[in-house]
Amino acid sequence: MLICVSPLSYHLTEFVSAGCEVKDYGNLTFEEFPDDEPVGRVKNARAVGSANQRLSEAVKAVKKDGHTTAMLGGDHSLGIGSIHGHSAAVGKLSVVWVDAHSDINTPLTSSTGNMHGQPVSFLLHELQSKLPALPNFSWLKPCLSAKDLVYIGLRDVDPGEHYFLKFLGVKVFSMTEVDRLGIGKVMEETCDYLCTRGNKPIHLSYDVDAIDPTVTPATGTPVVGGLTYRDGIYITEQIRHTGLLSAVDMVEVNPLRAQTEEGVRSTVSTAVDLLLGCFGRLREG
Ligand SMILES: N[C@](CCCC[B-](O)(O)O)(CCN1CCCCC1)C(=O)O
Ligand SMILES: [Mn+2]
Ligand SMILES: [Mn+2]
Ligand SMILES: [Mn+2]
Repeated sequence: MLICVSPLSYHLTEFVSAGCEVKDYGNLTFEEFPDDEPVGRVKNARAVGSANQRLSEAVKAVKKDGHTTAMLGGDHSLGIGSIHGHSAAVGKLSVVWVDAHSDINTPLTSSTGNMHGQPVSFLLHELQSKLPALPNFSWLKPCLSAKDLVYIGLRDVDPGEHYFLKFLGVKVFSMTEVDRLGIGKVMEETCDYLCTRGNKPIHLSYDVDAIDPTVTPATGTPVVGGLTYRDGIYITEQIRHTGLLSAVDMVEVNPLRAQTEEGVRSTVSTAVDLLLGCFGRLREG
């Protein structure tokens, strides 16, 4: 199911030829907020809150149809509505957040005010007391426990985020752990951990900037020292293999941020390949 307009949605045929039963629920239209003045330091709060409420309703409806949902973005702030709607349909879930960044700033710890660096804080039960009221966010209720969250690929974490990750005991495989253990062991430990947490439905929220920017340069906040293409694909194959994958976000693809056409091509094709790995394409054939 495709919700958010993205260059990726022009690659639907690749999913069909890979044997996926694809149902395109079309593009959501979002209300415009021309005077969306910052609230404190938070930028575009009204637009992000309103869009994510629409997204949450759409994801809940599609999950009720029994589909695995795929959100193609677009900004990682869509994780708010995507995960909220998923949880509204299936109840408790686990989240595997693959990203160079932990996106767990609150409006009070964010130094940029950009909401793509904050989605996780809005979803966690444990951080509710840290969130100020924002316009168009009154619909949002926390739906994720910190112990049901696993990060892979972190390498650019802000001080406030680092405090939350440590204080809440969130499971983190940063690029240091990827280098030390290798992606095979990281995924083994990730799946074992999710098993100890009761094998809940998995929401995979995949930020293409987790992959090294030599492979996915067309993205908003590239950070050197990322996952190889192969590591990135292996993650999707192993999550698929659990049989628990219930929703996937593929986000932060932004053709406007690449310097060359080849950079756009490489980023989009990598994102498509990651999604195909989520939906069963195997490199062995
Ligand atoms: N943590 C950042 C980046 C968020 C990236 C969002 B994602 O993962 O969806 O792409 C960066 C803050 N950073 C602080 C130091 C100066 C540079 C920016 C933020 O803006 O909060
Ligand atoms: Mn973004
Ligand atoms: Mn992100
Ligand atoms: Mn990121």
